[in-house]
Amino acid sequence: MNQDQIRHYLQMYLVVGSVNCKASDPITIVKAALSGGVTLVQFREKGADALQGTELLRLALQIQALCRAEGVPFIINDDVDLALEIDADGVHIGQDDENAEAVRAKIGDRILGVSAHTVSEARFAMQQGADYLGIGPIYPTHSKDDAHEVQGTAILCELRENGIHVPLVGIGGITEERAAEVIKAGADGVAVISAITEAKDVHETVVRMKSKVGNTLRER
Ligand SMILES: C=C1C=NC(C(F)(F)F)=NC1=N
Ligand SMILES: [Mg+2]
Repeated sequence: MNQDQIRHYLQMYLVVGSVNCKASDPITIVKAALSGGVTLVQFREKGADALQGTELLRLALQIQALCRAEGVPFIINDDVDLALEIDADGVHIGQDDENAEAVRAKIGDRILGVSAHTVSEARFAMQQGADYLGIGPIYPTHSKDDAHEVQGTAILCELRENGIHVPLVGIGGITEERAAEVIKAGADGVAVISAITEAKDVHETVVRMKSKVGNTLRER
């Protein structure tokens, strides 16, 4: 997939799993987020009481169907086999998952996202065929219990200053108020978990955050 298409998808990127959906259920949240205009959805079912087996498969298929109906790509976190089993649009893997080259061989030209925390990890992931990099945590996050140390937006500037010009999305504690500075620092979009899944009004939060991202991208 070409880089401009990937950059478009990264603008307003929802990362969701049942564990992050406390106020409401995942389907209600994904429907509202899609109506608000999210441009990419990642199914990330991790943590203490994460779903397993057929329950996990059923939820993945339900969210995939909602995304398909809206023409929004649907990506699976970590679980490459599940992604292939349901023909998801791509996968997102971390540094502790299967290496990107091996995953690229399995998924063909589906979307491949890789987490990176340093310039060298970023360079290596791109050489291995990643379509985009997930960079963070930019701010303190409570959505991920094994998060790396908080990096601030400086990591985004550092990557761009070191010639990493591939599609980048920031993740970690990103709220509506912080979205613009993540884009100003060089990200092509924002990946968001609890600011959306725990929002009082999911639809409005996505609408507002997406317009701030879009306006800031145009000003850059
Ligand atoms: C650990 C992760 C890091 N980054 C991303 C994203 F921003 F969406 F690319 N997703 C993850 N699951
Ligand atoms: Mg992982």
